[in-house]
Amino acid sequence: MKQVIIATKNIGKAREFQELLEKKGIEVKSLLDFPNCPDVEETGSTFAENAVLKAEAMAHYFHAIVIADDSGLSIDALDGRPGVYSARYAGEEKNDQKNIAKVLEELKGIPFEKRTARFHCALAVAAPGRRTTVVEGTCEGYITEVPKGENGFGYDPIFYVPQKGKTMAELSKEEKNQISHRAKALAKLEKQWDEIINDKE
Ligand SMILES: O=c1nc[nH]c2c1ncn2[C@H]1C[C@H](O)[C@@H](COP(=O)(O)OP(=O)(O)OP(=O)(O)O)O1
Ligand SMILES: [Mg+2]
Repeated sequence: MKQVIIATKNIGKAREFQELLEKKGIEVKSLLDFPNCPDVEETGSTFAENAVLKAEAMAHYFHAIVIADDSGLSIDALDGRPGVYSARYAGEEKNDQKNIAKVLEELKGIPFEKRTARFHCALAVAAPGRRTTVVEGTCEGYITEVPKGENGFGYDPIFYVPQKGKTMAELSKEEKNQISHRAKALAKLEKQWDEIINDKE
């Protein structure tokens, strides 16, 4: 089976890539399969910059072609926060519940129609001797007043998807993968699949 390394330590993301790519007959490895691999500091000011940092560091480490995902939630009423700080919004421990609580607290009193937000996903593809490429996908929605749903990860329980009439965490993984920022970005990599999977120019 063809294999691809996704440079993430986030189990929720890794599972989504597994689901999205196994349909294509591709086996997904993540950094959770390589417990000794180094951490990469996300010092960029955009999702794209951070995705490139992670992809290039891990391509160098593995001497292989690697895809990295940098993603997050951007809320209009909060001037785009938590943005690139989404994972560590309520502290370095990266706790989803605390991040959600912080967002809900900051949005207290703001009516539904002003709670517009979007998920962003930047995917970078890197390999030694290869020019790094980046693609992006977004998904539009609203921040709810209370968390709802058990599926997904991260901010999914407070992200309402108008076209589905549910929060992202109430969607099945198949439904999320039809509309998500990650699925949209991944679709844009389709043209590069041959190269990515066969690791050739
Ligand atoms: O589909 C999603 N549904 C809900 N929340 C999401 C989603 N996609 C990203 N998010 C949130 C989770 C985390 O708070 C941040 C990603 O931060 P980000 O740095 O890209 O990932 P991470 O640190 O968890 O793992 P890693 O850097 O190893 O890939 O955005
Ligand atoms: Mg991260």
